[in-house]
Amino acid sequence: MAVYPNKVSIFEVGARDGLQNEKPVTTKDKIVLIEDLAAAGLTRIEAASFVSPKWVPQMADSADVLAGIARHEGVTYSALTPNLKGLELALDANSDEVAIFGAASESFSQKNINCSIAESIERFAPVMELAKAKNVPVRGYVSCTLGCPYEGEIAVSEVARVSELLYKMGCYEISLGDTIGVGTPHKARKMVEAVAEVVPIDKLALHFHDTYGQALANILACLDTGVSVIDSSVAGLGGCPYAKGASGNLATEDLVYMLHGLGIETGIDLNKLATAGNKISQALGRGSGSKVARALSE
Ligand SMILES: CC(C)(COP(=O)([O-])OP(=O)([O-])OC[C@H]1O[C@@H](n2cnc3c(N)ncnc32)[C@H](O)[C@@H]1OP(=O)([O-])[O-])[C@@H](O)C(=O)NCCC(=O)NCCSC(=O)C[C@@](C)(O)CC(=O)[O-]
Repeated sequence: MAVYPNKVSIFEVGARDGLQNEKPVTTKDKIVLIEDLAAAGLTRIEAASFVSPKWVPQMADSADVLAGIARHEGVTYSALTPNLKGLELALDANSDEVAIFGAASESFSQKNINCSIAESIERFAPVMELAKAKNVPVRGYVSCTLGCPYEGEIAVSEVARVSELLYKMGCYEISLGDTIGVGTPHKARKMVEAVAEVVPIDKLALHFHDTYGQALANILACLDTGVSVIDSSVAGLGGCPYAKGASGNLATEDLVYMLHGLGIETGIDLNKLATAGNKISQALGRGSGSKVARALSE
């Protein structure tokens, strides 16, 4: 019988990973969403992204979003920072923590951040240095851990190599992204086990998109490896602008429903969460991408 953790920490990415790939919503809509998420019990909220506004216009108001939210005690508000410029903007905006993002695929790295994997590591070095000097924790993302939109299969050894590099640079946690949601349970588990040989399992997070409807199954397949941090996106918002066809992350509501059903604590109020997801979906002019939220609304 599988042994699952008693508690899972959910890292909510809807306001960033989600909204970066939806039609634009107002800054006010984003602020309301982030405050609703905190009120629902989320304590780790990715709220902003300091990337080029030419590349991702949906995130251009990130500083205003961070300035506009009423910060809840005990909640960490984080931001993506691909380079030193991004980190400086994130520090000015009082991000509690930041994230660098690399890839296990050369082609995806080029398309997403306009440089090779090796160049990205060079670019991240001064980010790590300044963040350390300012005492700001840095999370590391690795994209394409279960497949790449340009290269197809990605070797797990490459996923492990890039994860280890980011971890050794000082990232406190490595989030393993199935960017285009192509993974299946055994493959996902093998990938996590391979990375866990070089990065401690309690420093890993799962970040699975739900394009092929496999995200919950993949998470369940990995949950007894010792991993206990999972990224998800309220209402299943989003996708990835540099991965055609990628749908959003797994919906947080669906994840919470499964975890609670397994007797795993999350600290999240599912009804409040679903309400938050329904509200932002309305602002987007569509229904929630969460099956659980839809079922609860009936
Ligand atoms: C990384 C760069 C900036 C390189 O882009 P570049 O063109 O190579 O950079 P550059 O240094 O030559 O600068 C070009 C212009 O961008 C500006 N610039 C430069 N840096 C910044 C910054 N930080 N903030 C604001 N502006 C910036 C810079 O000032 C300049 O402005 P210009 O002189 O042309 O007016 C670009 O490729 C970029 O912004 N990419 C963003 C890609 C992105 O956001 N992708 C989505 C997030 S990753 C993701 O979703 C996956 C993840 C994390 O969720 C995990 C998963 O699911 O796999």
